[in-house]
Amino acid sequence: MPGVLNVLSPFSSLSTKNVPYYLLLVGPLSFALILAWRRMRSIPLPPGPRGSILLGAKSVLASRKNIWRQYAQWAIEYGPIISFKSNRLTVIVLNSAETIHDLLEARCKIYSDRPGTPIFELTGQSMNSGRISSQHPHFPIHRRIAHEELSGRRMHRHLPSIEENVRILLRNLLLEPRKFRNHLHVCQGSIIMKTVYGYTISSENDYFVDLIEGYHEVVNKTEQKIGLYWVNSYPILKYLPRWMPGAGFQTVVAKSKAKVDEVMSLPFEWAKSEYASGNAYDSFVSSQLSRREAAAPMARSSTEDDHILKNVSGSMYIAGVDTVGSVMTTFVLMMTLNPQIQKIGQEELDRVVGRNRLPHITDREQSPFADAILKEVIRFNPPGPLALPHSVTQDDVYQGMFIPKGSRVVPNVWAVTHDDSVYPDPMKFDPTRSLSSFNSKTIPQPNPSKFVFGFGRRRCPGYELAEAAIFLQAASILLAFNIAKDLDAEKREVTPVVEFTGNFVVAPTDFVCRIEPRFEGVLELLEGSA
Ligand code: HEM
Repeated sequence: MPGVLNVLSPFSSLSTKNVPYYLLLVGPLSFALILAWRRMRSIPLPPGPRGSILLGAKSVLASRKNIWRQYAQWAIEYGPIISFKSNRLTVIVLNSAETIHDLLEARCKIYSDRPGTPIFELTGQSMNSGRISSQHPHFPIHRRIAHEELSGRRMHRHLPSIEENVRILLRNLLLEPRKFRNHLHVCQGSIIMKTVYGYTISSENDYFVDLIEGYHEVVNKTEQKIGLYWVNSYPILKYLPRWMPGAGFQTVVAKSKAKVDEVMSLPFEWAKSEYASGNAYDSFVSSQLSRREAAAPMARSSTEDDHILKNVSGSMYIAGVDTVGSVMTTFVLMMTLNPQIQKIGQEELDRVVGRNRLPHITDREQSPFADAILKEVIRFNPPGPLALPHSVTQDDVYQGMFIPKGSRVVPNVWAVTHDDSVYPDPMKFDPTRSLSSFNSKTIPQPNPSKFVFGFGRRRCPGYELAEAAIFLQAASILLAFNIAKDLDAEKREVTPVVEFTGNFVVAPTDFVCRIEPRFEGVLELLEGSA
C-alpha cells in the first residue's frame, strides 16, 4: 500500500514526524484568519443612504453640482462618517476634521493609496504624482523629488521669477482689466512653466501652453465623465476592440493617450536640452538632472530615471494652475463684494510696503490682515472641496465601523471649512476669524491651510509655492488697484452672484468687476519693479 499511496500523492509518504512544525500551524492559522475576516465583515459599514443602483445614479446626478454640500447634508442625518455604494465601489466620506485626522493622518500608512481607475491607466495618467499608487516603488521617489524642489529654502529660489510674473500680471490688468480671469490663468501657467522647466512663456499663443492646455482639457473631460465609463466598474471591458458597440471609450482613450505622451515628453525634452547646453535656469528639472549627475558623474541617464522625472514634472501644471487660479479669482470676487475689507488690507500694505515698490514675501509677516484675507478666501472656497480621493490598502475598523480594503475615502474639505462649530457663521466672508488681535475675546479659528492642501502622505507638495505665489499676486493687486462692482448702462452697480463651478477644482462662475489703478504712478511702479 505505501507504494500505491506514493503514486497517488506526493505528500503521502510524509509522516507528521517529517513535516516541519510550522506547517502544522497552517490549518489552525488559516481557520483563525478566516474567522477574523468573517468577524470583520460582519461589522457594519459606516451609516449612509443605501441602495447601490439608486445611489449610483444619485451620486452621478449630484456630482454635477456641489456634491460636497449633499455629503455635508447627509452627515447631519448619519454622522460625520458616511458610506454608500457607487458603481460597485464602497465610498466612505469623512465630513469632520476629527475623522479626517484619525484616518488620513494618524493611519496614513494604510490610507494613502489612490483608487485604481482603469480609464486613467488606459490614458497613461496613472503614473502622475497625484494618481500613482502608494504601493508603487516610484511613489516615495515622486514625493522626495517634489519635496526637494518645492519646499523650504529651495522653493525661495523661484521668488524672483514669481515676482517678475506678478509684474506682468499687473501690467496686463492695467491695460485690459476686463480680461482679468485670462490674465490670472496665464500668470499661473507662466509661474509653473518657469519653476518646473525653466521655460519662459512668450505670448498667449505659446506653443507649450497650447499643448498643455489641450492636455488639461483632456484630463478635465476624463474626470468629468469618470462615473459614466463602465470600464471603471468592469475593467475587463478594456479589452473590447474599438469597433464593438459600447467601446466608444476606446476612441477617447487613444486620443487622450497620444496627448498625454506628447505633453509629458516635449517640455521635458526641451528642459533636458537646455540643461545640456549649460545655461539652464535652476528649474525643478535641471536641478534634478544636476543632482543625478553629481551623484553618479559617469552614469548615463537611465530611461527609468527619466520616466520618473518626466512624470513628476508633468504633474505640476495640472496640479498647480487651476488651483491657484481658483484662489486668485475667488480673491477678486470677494474684494468686489467687500470694499471695506479691501480698504483695510490696502491701508495695511501702504504702511508696510509703501508705494515705491511691489510686495515681497518678507512683507507677509508684517501684513497680518492681507494674510488673513487670503486664509479666508481658501476657507470660503477651498479650490478642491473634496481634495483628491484616498484609498485604503487593507480592511480596517474605525469606531466600530468596518472600512473595507479598496474603499474610496473622500475627505469633505468643504464640510470642515464650513463647520459652524469651528467657523461660526461659515457663509460669511470674515478675515478676522484668524486674527486674535481683531477680537480679543475669541480664540483665532484654525488656519484652513491645514485642510485645504490635503492630508497625510498625500498632502500637497506644492503648498509653499502656492502660498507664496498667492500672497505676491494678491498683495500686489491690493496695493496697486481698486476692485469694485461694475456699472450697467444706467450706472447702477452690478452685484456678482457668489456661485462656484467645476468638478475636482472649483472656481467662481463668470462675473464682471472694475479693476482700476489706486493712484497715479502705478505704471511707473510696475516699470520700477521690473
Ligand atoms: C491653492 C493651491 C493648491 C491647492 C488648494 C492644492 C491642493 C491639493 C490637494 C487637496 C491635493 C490632494 C491631497 C490629498 O490627496 O490629500 C493636492 C495634491 C497635489 N498637489 Fe496641490 N494644491 C495647490 C497647488 C499646487 C501647486 C502650485 C503644485 C505644484 C507646483 C501642486 C502639486 C500637487 C501635487 C503634485 C499633488 C499630488 C500629490 C500626491 O498625490 O502625492 N499643488 N494639492
